[in-house]
Amino acid sequence: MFRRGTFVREQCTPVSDDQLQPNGIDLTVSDVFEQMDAGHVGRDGKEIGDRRSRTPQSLTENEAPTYYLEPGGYIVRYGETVTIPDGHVGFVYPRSTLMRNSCMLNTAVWDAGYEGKGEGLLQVHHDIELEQGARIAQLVLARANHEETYDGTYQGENVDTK
Ligand SMILES: O=c1ccn([C@H]2C[C@H](O)[C@@H](COP(=O)(O)OP(=O)(O)OP(=O)(O)O)O2)c(=O)[nH]1
Repeated sequence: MFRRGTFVREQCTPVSDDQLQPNGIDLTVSDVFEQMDAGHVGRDGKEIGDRRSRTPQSLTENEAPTYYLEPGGYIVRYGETVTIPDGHVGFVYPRSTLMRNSCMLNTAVWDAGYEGKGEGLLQVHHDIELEQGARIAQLVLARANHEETYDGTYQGENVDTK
């Protein structure tokens, strides 16, 4: 069973009232990266290929820093530190407005015990403008049985940033 938004809120920081949804919490875009080099997924090890940070732009004096993205695949980093509590599993879905604008977020499983500012794959099928800090995704939590908790290489990632 999926938990209510107010429960999910307790597992995320920082969050404001406008991020609270009935069934989850909206996550914001903090950083956008373009992958430059090949990564490696081996039978034992793994490696993330080199990336280049996209710089948000303000085209007018009053405009908030905005990512102007052309079609392609991007890695986005969310602005909230998320903790997946024991007895739960997390899933992230795109905000529907993103999808209705021909963009999609692909995400993997968020394990019990994970803590960090996670990342997702943003597919851009038509030019889009994303303000840095805008809500682009929604985290939901479901109750789940598990033996152990997450203790992998991404544990604690990006928690000291911003
Ligand atoms: O879309 C996602 C899905 C998961 N995570 C976080 C939470 C999850 O607990 C962690 C590790 O995910 P996973 O176990 O799938 O990664 P892995 O490639 O198997 O790494 P490891 O070997 O550390 O388990 O990354 C994200 O940031 N984005």
